[in-house]
Amino acid sequence: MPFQASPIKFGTDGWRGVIAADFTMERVAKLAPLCAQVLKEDKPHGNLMIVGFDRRFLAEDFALVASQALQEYGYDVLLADSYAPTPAFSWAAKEKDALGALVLTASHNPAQYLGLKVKGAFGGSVSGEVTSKIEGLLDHDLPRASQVGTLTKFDPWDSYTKQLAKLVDVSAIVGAIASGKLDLIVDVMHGAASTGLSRILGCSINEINAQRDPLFGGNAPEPLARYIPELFREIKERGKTNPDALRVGLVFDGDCDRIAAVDDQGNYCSTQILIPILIEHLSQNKGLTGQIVKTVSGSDLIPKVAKLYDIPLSETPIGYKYIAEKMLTSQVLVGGEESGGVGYSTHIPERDALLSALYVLEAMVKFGKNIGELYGNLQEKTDFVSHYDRIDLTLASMEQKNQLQATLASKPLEQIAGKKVTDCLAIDGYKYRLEDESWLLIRFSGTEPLLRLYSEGNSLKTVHENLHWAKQEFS
Ligand SMILES: O=P(O)(O)OC[C@H]1O[C@H](O)[C@H](O)[C@@H](O)[C@@H]1O
Repeated sequence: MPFQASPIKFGTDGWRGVIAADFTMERVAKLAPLCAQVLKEDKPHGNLMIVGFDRRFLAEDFALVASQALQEYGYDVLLADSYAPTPAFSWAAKEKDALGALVLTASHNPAQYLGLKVKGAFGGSVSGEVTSKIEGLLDHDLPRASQVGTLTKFDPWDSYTKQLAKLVDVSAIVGAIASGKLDLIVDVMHGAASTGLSRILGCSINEINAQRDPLFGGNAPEPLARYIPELFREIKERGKTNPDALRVGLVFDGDCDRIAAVDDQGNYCSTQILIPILIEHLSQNKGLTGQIVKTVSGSDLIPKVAKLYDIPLSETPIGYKYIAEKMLTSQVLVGGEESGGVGYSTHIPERDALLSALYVLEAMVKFGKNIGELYGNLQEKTDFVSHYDRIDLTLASMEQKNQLQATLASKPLEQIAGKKVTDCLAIDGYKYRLEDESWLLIRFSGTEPLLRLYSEGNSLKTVHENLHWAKQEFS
């Protein structure tokens, strides 16, 4: 069969496609003005669009094509003069009072992908309603403007880094680094986080994988344990030379909206571990208020810590846009996802990995403790032991996906790994609670052809039994 590009479809965040096959200059030129047209419905008098990009192959060239297409249709464009984190462009959309921002990035996807994220004037991901409207316009030809818009370059880091610096105690963090009390190493995964922390803190920061590499060293720029061997190695080595310092390794995804960490003992800490610590720090040390918003895959420790500090909590499907919706109508202390995205009402309704990094560092300095110890203390205070893991299964075909979907919908599971199912929540995938108080979530990815299996329990053995069972059952 001759080659056919996949149709343009917006997923969990933006449209993603394989470069040259699906993601082409022609399609980006077509799509950019359609996005602006739909964004303009909410801001009829506006005319300004922000265009940004990450460090992927040809990302800046695609950004120029998008900008020129916007100009043709009469929009004025502020085009970034360098790569920057996606949240910097969300911030720019809000701060510069634009219609919104288009960001050329495929986030954490492998190297062959590029994508287009659409951010609204409020400074966050647009809703599914907006992306459906954009998709609905794909067959329409828009009338060209009588007057071409302007194109101006701007520095996407400047106002963004100044804003983040206002939200934390920069001098306490810098003082701890300068005196050797805090040992920090950052893995930027060849992505858009590079130089971010040093710009905000105004001091030099040890970065690994800092050079641009559009192949991401052969891996996906996703902050998962299996992709960060150098960070584990570095943390171990540094522990030998300065054992008494507080120590942490931070890692960011390709467009710097996701974070994870490695603690002083070399343990991988996903946001399942960081979110409870952030809740404690922001509410107890900084006296900030607001509800907690978690997605269905979030750790049970999150509601336990919320209860400990008498903070209200709500739960959403996976996808930061659902958390952002809550942030638009209520004060949110921490809104976070298992996959690394965490945001705060102190800033914009968007996950922001650099702000999360700053809050983690501030928590360590203010408590004077390492992440592992802070996490252990929270488990003690809530009398709850949590172990967590996730595996992703590659789906062979659309057919396999449809079959699995039909099986899961028609035959609710009664037993998992020999244990009775006590409850099933189906707000996004199927989350089964089991008689031993562990849970297993079975869910199809909205961004990649993957079946994700998530599990939490009171021992790693239980978690792996659940995951192993599901893997056997659904491979
Ligand atoms: O649907 P998945 O592949 O699991 O991806 C889930 C993630 O997709 C995008 O990156 C969204 O912006 C995130 O908010 C979400 O967590």
